[in-house]
Amino acid sequence: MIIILGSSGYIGSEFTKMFDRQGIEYRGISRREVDYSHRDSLIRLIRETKPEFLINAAGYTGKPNVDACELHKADCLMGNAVLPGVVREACESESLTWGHVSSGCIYTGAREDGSGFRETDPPNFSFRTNNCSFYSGTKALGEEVLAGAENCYVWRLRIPFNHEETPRNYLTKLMRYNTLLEATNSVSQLNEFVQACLETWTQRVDTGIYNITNPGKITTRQVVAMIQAHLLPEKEFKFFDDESQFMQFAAKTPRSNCVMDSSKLLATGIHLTPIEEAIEHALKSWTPAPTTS
Ligand SMILES: NC(=O)C1=CN([C@@H]2O[C@H](COP(=O)(O)OP(=O)(O)OC[C@H]3O[C@@H](n4cnc5c(N)ncnc54)[C@H](OP(=O)(O)O)[C@@H]3O)[C@@H](O)[C@H]2O)C=CC1
Ligand SMILES: Cc1cn([C@H]2C[C@H](O)[C@@H](COP(=O)(O)OP(=O)(O)O[C@H]3O[C@@H](C)C(=O)[C@@H](O)[C@H]3O)O2)c(=O)[nH]c1=O
Repeated sequence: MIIILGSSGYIGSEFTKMFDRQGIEYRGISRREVDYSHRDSLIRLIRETKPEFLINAAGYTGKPNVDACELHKADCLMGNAVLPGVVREACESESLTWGHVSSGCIYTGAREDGSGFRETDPPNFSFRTNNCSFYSGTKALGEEVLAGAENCYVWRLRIPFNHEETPRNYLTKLMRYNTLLEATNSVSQLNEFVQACLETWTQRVDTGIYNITNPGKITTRQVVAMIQAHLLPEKEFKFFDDESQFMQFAAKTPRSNCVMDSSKLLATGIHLTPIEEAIEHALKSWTPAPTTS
């Protein structure tokens, strides 16, 4: 039995859909039911439920995007930096193995040779490097809080997408934003991400940090060309001249655009589809949002 915190959210609900499909027993927990941000409540829940594994898919992301974190700093700090420490204390006290959904947003750019950041690279988009969004700063703090944690997987997700037209899906965002920022990124196919997270535990791979991004990197223009080829041949996409124009007209805080290296995960034998293939597959099986009349 698996406990999942934050099961009401975008990422948490993708975990529960996978558990439903695969007949895996779980208990999805919302703060409305059990205030898991308090250590003693969480310990009580663990003792009552006796799970074999716990997933922390809770956190504060800001809606519609990370700009909102600049206005809700207390919630953001609580959800992303304090909560992981509370979950760590509870799981360590009960000797429970668990996984935490972190983010690749703690990096910007790529390594000097152009390759992706590895799990051993220190974050370079954080409060310590003093160049980050409030969201990214809190996610990097969350990882600091988990340094040396026992029996803990830290799964780094990055700009999720899949075939479903939902507002949080990266592909939907690119189709809906008026003007786009050209950038190079590694991204995570969401269904593959949750499957890979589960497998780190079911296959008993070593605990620790894993970059769970589809192998490779892609530019916004490459994704747009694929959207035009598969879905919107008539649509003309507009681009900002540069990042300063993006900051002037569309954003309140800088974005992390970065390249990640997922070879540590791939070396365990857990599969992730190469990035272009994963995006192409999502576009070929694109499922539009239901229309409201
Ligand atoms: N979406 C994305 O693009 C990415 C997300 N992530 C990480 O994945 C995790 C989940 O994100 P996502 O599912 O998108 O977020 P959502 O906002 O969709 O869901 C998060 C859930 O966390 C719970 N929660 C617990 N504490 C807080 C708090 N202080 N503020 C707000 N919500 C809280 C809420 O559930 P309830 O109140 O029901 O308990 C909420 O539904 C986060 O840690 C995020 O940083 C990482 C990379 C990319
Ligand atoms: C606002 C905006 C963004 N973009 C680009 C910037 C970026 O490359 C991409 C997504 O930007 P958004 O602002 O929508 O998303 P953002 O909130 O930055 O997304 C991030 O959310 C958090 C939770 C994470 O952890 C990240 O991995 C990532 O998914 O779209 C545009 O091209 N035009 C726009 O008008």
